[in-house]
Amino acid sequence: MSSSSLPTAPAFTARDVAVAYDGKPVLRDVSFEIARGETVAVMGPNGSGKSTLVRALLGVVPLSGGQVWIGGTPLRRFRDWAQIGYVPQRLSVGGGVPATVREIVASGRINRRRRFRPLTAHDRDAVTEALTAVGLLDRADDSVYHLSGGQQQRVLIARALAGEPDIFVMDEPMAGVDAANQQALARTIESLAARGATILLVLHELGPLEPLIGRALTLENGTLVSDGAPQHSDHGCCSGRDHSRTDTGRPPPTLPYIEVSRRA
Ligand SMILES: Nc1ncnc2c1ncn2[C@@H]1O[C@H](COP(=O)(O)OP(=O)(O)OP(=O)(O)O)[C@@H](O)[C@H]1O
Repeated sequence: MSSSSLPTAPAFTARDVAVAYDGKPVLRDVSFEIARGETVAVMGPNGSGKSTLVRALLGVVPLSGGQVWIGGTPLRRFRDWAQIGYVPQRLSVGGGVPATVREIVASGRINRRRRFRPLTAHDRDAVTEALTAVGLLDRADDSVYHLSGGQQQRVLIARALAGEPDIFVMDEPMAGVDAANQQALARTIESLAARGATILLVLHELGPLEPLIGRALTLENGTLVSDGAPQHSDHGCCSGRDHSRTDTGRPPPTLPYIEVSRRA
């Protein structure tokens, strides 16, 4: 366990967290703890502040109020980023610089490696294992720009896996991923949970992750309106609250197959 976190401290503690963009509040008075080893979903309607919350927990956006601790260390003093695997909502490989799938995934090792040293055998094994887990080993040498949106999403997940972190923060990891690969990713996430990882996921619906999610933090208009078991509809499907993108009153069993091109 790293020197900058306490083994028994919660993975995340948020107390009265507030965030404002350009002076406009988007999160208010959000407080919760996530214990080590928990798997927790952040749910809520579009624009309710889900991504902002996970970004605030990682210091990607500044707090306008309140405090965050990671593993018991105040966020401003937290340095052990190798502990954390962050899967953002979309890939940004600055400026259209050509990068292969393998290079992007290997960048997930950056906090584990000694500076300016070549990849070790263990680094290479971790990258191969991560690519295998997301089913992209055969695309390892392709440019990420030649992948579909859903495949790029899987590259981001592989990058986080390659870093072998204890804590995963995934912002809509299933978005744009086809149903078969959602099932495969759900199995990967399940095995991470089984080996004791802490997993915080922004989700629009539980879909194939339903059996894994015992707790959902539900946001509405930037405030935490519920923290507990995800709500089950009469149809047996699960969601946080009324955040479905469908107009049928209940979410579909899996996300639709949307291959949104993110090519440069
Ligand atoms: N960088 C930004 N600058 C200004 N406003 C922002 C920025 N990012 C998000 N917002 C606004 O903050 C609010 C919360 O956005 P956020 O992306 O956190 O919501 P969300 O619940 O994750 O939404 P979605 O489900 O659509 O991804 C929205 O009103 C959004 O327009």
